[in-house]
Amino acid sequence: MLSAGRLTAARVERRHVGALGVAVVALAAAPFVLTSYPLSLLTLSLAYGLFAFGLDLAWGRAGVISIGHAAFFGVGAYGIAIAAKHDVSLLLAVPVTVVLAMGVALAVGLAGLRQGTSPSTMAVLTLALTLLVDQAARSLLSLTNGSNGLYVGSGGIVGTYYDVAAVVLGTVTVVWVVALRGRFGRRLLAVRVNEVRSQHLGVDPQRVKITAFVLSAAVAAVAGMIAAPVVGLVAPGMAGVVMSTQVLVFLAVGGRGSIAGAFLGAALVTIGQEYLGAAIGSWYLFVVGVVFVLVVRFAPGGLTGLVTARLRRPVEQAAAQGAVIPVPVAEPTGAPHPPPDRARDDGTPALEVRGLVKSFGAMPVIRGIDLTIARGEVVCLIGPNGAGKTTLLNLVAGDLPPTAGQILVDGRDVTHWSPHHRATLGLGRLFQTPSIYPELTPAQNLALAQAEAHQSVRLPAELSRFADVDDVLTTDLSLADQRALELALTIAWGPEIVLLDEPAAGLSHADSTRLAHILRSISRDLGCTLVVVEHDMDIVKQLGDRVVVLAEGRVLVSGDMDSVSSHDEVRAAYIGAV
Ligand SMILES: Nc1ncnc2c1ncn2[C@@H]1O[C@H](COP(=O)(O)OP(=O)(O)OP(=O)(O)O)[C@@H](O)[C@H]1O
Repeated sequence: MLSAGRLTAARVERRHVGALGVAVVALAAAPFVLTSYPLSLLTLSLAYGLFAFGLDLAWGRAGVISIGHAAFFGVGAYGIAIAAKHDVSLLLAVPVTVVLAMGVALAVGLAGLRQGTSPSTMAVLTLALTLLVDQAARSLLSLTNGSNGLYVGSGGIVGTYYDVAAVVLGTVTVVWVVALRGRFGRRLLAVRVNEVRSQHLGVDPQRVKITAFVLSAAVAAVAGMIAAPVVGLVAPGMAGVVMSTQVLVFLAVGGRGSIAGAFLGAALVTIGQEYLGAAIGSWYLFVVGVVFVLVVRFAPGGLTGLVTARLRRPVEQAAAQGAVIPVPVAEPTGAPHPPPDRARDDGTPALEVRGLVKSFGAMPVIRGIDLTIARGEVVCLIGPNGAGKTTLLNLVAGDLPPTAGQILVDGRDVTHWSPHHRATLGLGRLFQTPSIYPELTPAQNLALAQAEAHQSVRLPAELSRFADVDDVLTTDLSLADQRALELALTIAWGPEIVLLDEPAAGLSHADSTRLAHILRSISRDLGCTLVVVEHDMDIVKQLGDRVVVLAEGRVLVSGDMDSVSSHDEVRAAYIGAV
């Protein structure tokens, strides 16, 4: 029997297909019911809708801000106009123009979406780009005819309408089916909902965002190409900052992250401009500006967001994402993770840090740590508050760059590797505050991790239970269940080494004991190496093969619980302090 969540997903899927069918029928019928003027407005709305859909791939789906997207739209429009002027075949002009737009987007994306760059970098770069393309269109007179622009003939409104509708439907369908419903769409969703969790599951957020930006530029260029004959005159304004702002308004009003939203926003603003603009003149832009501010402030999901919030429960909205998330399975199939194989152990430590130093400004926090952790070992890191335990985990996981020293995972020097690159060696991580995918169900969380799996794992029953929980969102779970889910998706991903930061924090005694039991079974049955930062001494006693005490950024002592707790310096530095 299908679970409630999967039934909801199937229903949402049916609705999507139904909506697509209605759109196709409505588009095909339009020339028979509309006179030529509304039909030309609809044609223009479709072209602008595709432009907004292109922007949505970057802004709505990947969270990449582009405030100069008309640069790509303009490149597309000029590509067609210049080709028409010089009688260049469309078969040549179209791919060359799209590749040019994608090349420019790649250069901008590589510069603006590098790890560590702030989101505003992309805003500044794309703004500069739209100004640059606008200026180039004004200055390159022999190519673009400057401010006067280039005329592009259209073959009559009905013919143009059908051409436009066909290209729009074709482009949207190809992008939807090939990109958004596949692995790329799943990664887009994962990175948008929780970038940090995704990179610790081995997903490269920069690559995903840059790909989305390049794809969005290609779609914007295609939109520019089909807009050129509809508008008739290709002028610098088509690539300029006003056009770039307008498409942001289309999308914000219609609703990001939704195909319908992009087209609805474009249609409302375009048609509104024709009818309302005639009545109130330039005040129309003022009205649009006010609507934009109101939407951003009061309805960040735009009109489609308002409607779906009314029509769908949150879990149904999560199910709507189901198209790009593989169907979760209650009992993951495939070979179980191999148990600890000491014979395989060639003596290479699972983890090694050498002379590790980390300072924040002038303040040293990690002051030269040397630590070796064997394969399959369970090491508990303890120490007083501020000793540097979390910082050490952050350094090992790649979430912080060290000031000096070396980090080796399975014998490989990963000191300068990004978190997602380290994850490819099987390095998994849990956080003090559970890092899961909040807008999705537990089953979808688990499925996302399984889809990116480092290796196939048979989960313990206490963790595999989440594969069936698809009728609530993770935000509705108790803290204990959120922690268990974070552990479940990390283990389902198939790590070799797991870094856990205070996994028992905030849990009741019973939940902590259950957690310790699960962690022990993960170590015993799956052979994972565990590095656990923990304050709860009961957990430490139950769990640790070895206890490492940190104080003031140094290893004070390392050994079994008894020897460590009888150590004078430890008593002074830690046990006396709690
Ligand atoms: N990003 C940062 N910038 C500046 N200082 C930081 C940063 N992160 C940590 N610190 C400082 O580094 C020191 C060690 O912090 P850390 O969180 O590693 O300690 P901890 O041993 O995990 O403590 P706790 O048990 O309270 O979690 C603290 O003094 C903290 O204020």
